[in-house]
Amino acid sequence: MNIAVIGTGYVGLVSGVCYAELGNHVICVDKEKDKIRVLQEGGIPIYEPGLKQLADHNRELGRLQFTFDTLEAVRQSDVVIIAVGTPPGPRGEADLQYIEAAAREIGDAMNGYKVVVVKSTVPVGTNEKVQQIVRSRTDQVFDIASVPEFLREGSAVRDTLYPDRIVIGAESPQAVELLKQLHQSLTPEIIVTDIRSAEMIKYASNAFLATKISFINEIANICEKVGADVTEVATGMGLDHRIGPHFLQAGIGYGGSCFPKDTKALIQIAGNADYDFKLLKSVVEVNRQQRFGIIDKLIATIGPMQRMEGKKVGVWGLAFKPDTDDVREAPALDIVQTLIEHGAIPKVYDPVAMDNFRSVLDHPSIHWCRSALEAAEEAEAICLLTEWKEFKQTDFKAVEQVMLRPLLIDGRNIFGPQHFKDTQFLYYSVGRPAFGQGHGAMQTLMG
Ligand SMILES: NC(=O)C1=CN([C@@H]2O[C@H](COP(=O)(O)OP(=O)(O)OC[C@H]3O[C@@H](n4cnc5c(N)ncnc54)[C@H](O)[C@@H]3O)[C@@H](O)[C@H]2O)C=CC1
Ligand SMILES: O=C(O)[C@H]1O[C@H](OP(=O)(O)OP(=O)(O)OC[C@H]2O[C@@H](n3ccc(=O)[nH]c3=O)[C@H](O)[C@@H]2O)[C@H](O)[C@@H](O)[C@@H]1O
Repeated sequence: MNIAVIGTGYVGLVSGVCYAELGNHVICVDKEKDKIRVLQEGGIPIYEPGLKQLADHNRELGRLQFTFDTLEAVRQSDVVIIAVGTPPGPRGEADLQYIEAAAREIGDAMNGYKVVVVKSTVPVGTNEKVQQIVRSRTDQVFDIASVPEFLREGSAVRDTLYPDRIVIGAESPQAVELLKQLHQSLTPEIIVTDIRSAEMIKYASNAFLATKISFINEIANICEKVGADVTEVATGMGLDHRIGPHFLQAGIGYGGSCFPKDTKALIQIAGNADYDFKLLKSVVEVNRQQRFGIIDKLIATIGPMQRMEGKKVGVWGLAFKPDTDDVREAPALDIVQTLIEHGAIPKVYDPVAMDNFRSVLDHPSIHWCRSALEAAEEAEAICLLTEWKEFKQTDFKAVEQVMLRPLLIDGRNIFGPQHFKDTQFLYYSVGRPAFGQGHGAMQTLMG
């Protein structure tokens, strides 16, 4: 099949590469000329494990091309996939300007029957808008379909090639047939539904996953107060098949380009339909607060924030999750900002997200470190904010030697007592008992 992907961001690039891997001829389009130039020269503008190898393989086979010429890409295609951004507007609603612009460009380029697929996450009714825009600019016959994307950053290639399900929202049998054919080798779980339900499946899925995270984070907060261990609680809950083990990792809350944006957008969608989505509003509020638990623990151990002036705090991990360089809505942004506001000196280190972080939050107080050990040097505490694999292999005896005070506040619950054997470390995590010398300091926090 000939496929044009409009928007070569995260989703457009990963799905374009994967559609090529399935044997299709794919042309990825983007407005950002620098991005397209990097891709044309064989580079990959995002950090995503496995993506470069797969892209190189398909480039070599001539099945994958990159251009900023929408007209030509659309003309050569049977299926046109819209994968442009839908960022939050001022009230949290999805900003559809890029979707509408893409629809206009597709309408102007139509030269025969095509299926126009919306892969971006869009509010219910948007596909119909896209249909109207395209129809207003061409007499050619076309169909519209919603095929939402469920990939996760950091495991995007695997998620795309081995999805749990494919959702196809379409009315026309011809479009359904074409899209089933396109996805049939990926999974037998292909759900065909109406367009509005497909649009809602995407938001409901993200909102539910976000709810699971905020739920377990509240359980973790209670565990801290009553002396239980949230990882044990999550294991015990997760073995119930009706609950399942996934997305029950307590920590400093969710970040990223989608959960924060999509939960707020669904609250708006509900509000526009005169429905007050109380549960989801609480999920968002719990998540907003959760990251500051790290700061509360710093205060409980080091002392009030006014005593942070001039003190060095190591920050391990800046990305919103491991295996990505994405820092959009990363809890690290608020935590580092709060440290700066209180006069502390954040010594930050992330294996891949340093440049992206610096482009969003650059401040003379921040020390940019080249290793986890360097970030620990002369620090009063280390805050672990992203569970990168390299942090899991830390030699805490070596770290203890360089710190002013051996204190670790783990925002992702990745360590246990065995990691700190023969050290003086004080260790605090989220929803688990603290341990180490003198953790009585924590009693005030735990109530
Ligand atoms: N990032 C993720 O992990 C996931 C994102 N999504 C959804 O997919 C959509 C895209 O997300 P991302 O890929 O993260 O966005 P992004 O912001 O990384 O990329 C969007 C790209 O579209 C380009 N663009 C905008 N208008 C264009 C036009 N008219 N023609 C050509 N290119 C144009 C931009 O230059 C940009 O490169 C969003 O709706 C998002 O919610 C869905 C699942 C996963
Ligand atoms: O619509 C989207 O963009 C995507 O959003 C999420 O994917 P992503 O944001 O890439 O990453 P996740 O693995 O879901 O993690 C999101 C955040 O939740 C946090 N998280 C996740 C799981 C958990 O148990 N606890 C937890 O705090 C992570 O640290 C991270 O900050 C969804 O998992 C994807 O299915 C969806 O396609």
